[in-house]
Amino acid sequence: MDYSFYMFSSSLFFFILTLIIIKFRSKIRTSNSSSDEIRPQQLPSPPSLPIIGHLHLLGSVIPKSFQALANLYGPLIQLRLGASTCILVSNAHVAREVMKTHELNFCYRPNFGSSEYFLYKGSYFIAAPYGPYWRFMKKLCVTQLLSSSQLGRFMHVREQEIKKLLKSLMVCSSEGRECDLGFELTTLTNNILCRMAMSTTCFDNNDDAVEIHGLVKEFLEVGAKLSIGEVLGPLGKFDLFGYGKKLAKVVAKFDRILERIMEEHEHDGGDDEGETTLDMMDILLRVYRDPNAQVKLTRNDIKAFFLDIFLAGTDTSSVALQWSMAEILNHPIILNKLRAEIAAVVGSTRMVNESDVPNLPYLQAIVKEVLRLHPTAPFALRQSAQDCIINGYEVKSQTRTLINVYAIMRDPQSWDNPENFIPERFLETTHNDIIKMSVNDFRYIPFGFGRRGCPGSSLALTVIQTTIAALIQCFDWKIKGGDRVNMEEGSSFSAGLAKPLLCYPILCYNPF
Ligand code: HEM
Repeated sequence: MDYSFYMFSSSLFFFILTLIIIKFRSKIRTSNSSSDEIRPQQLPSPPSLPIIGHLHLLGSVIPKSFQALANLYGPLIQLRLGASTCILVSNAHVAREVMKTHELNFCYRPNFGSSEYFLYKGSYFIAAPYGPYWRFMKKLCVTQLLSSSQLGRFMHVREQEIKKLLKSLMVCSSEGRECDLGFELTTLTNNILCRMAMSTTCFDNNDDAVEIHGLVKEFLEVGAKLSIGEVLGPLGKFDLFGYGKKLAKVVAKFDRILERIMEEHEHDGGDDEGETTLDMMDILLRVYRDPNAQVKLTRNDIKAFFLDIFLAGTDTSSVALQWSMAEILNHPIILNKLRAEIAAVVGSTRMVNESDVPNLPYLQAIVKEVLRLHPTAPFALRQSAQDCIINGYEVKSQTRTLINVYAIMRDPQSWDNPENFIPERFLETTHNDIIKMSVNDFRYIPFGFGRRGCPGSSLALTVIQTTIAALIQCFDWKIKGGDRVNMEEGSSFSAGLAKPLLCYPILCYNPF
């Protein structure tokens, strides 16, 4: 047999083999789609290494690394990160199955080993299992603590804080000095949340808000390092690097501040001053004292709730504001269009405010598009309670489930030009009205979905939209060190910019 005949026959063999495999696979696929419930398959998973599992496949920007894995292995895969196993959901179809079809089964959050160092063990709301305590707290959030009437009562606080931000930027402007927008915007979101939560702020001489933010930042940093213990499995329990003790110290400091603020509230009897002045602490203390409350809240429950909302609400909102400014500054046409919209609706004699936002559809579209491209909570973390079938695969009870919101909102199957910043995609072509996306549209889920969805979304959107409008109405902007903001993504928990956002604000409208 000569060589060319050998090549031909082996090629023919592989050609026939490939045809058989394709045929066989498509048969499996057809049979799966018709009998998902009967013959569940094992979840697909990339090839892994001993001990470290899939850790070597991850880069510094985790949502992006997971998106790349999903592109290769599918929208539902299993990953092993050292000793920790999870499943990864990466498209709208599978997200719907997890968050809607099997909503109650996935209404739980994973419990991380590091929680044993938490002073408020058993009190955390975000990590609480789906049960009476979580249901009670969620109802309180929706009907009182973060309700639209409570947000309305604190509108003056948000206005004052935005004005304070503008004044600080005006000082930079008059001195021709650069400002670190990240720092300024985090101060803003932290002050707003502190004042709405417990009427405390770094306004004047009160340093509580500054200290609280420092502790929350430290908590996130040390907590992230401690979560490496998850990857170490049983070894994690030994707290080899001392992060557990550090975390305990941070929470103890937070506890002392909160206990003092709580006592001040009890002493002042804020409760008696009427509904209009009640902050979140007053409302929670009222429930704490209520002998008929459905769930008896403890002092730790209250303090843990505040730690939760500072962790969930400060950096997420600030980072979304930074991405908004970065995208707007890199797109001068969009900036000019936004400024023209504000001028047309607000005029040139007063400052834009919250009540203008419903009349500013382009502003709303910009913020929507920012949260699509740069979701500041890139994963929704859930856990299953029982075995179930998702997308034809068997998912066991207690499975940690990461819904990659970042990948879902950049999925080319769902979005045209998904990597480009195009606010117009959220505007109706005829009247330029904002397109209201259905809550059941799983292509767009920056705030998660359903019972476990984000209760702070209205507050976050209000703050982001009004602040962006004020920053664009009052200032021209020059980027430090070039014409474009560096859009590299960082590795932080809230998926912020890799480099600080340094700009020169140039005053173009003085609202004072
Ligand atoms: C741009 C800002 C924000 C983004 C992108 C964001 C996003 C998210 C996401 C994706 C979740 C998980 C949802 C799920 O599992 O389905 C979540 C949960 C949560 N968020 Fe937000 N959030 C933001 C701001 C806030 C603010 C301002 C607060 C409070 C003042 C807040 C409080 C919470 C709480 C308490 C939870 C846990 C809810 C539960 O487990 O039932 N968030 N958020």
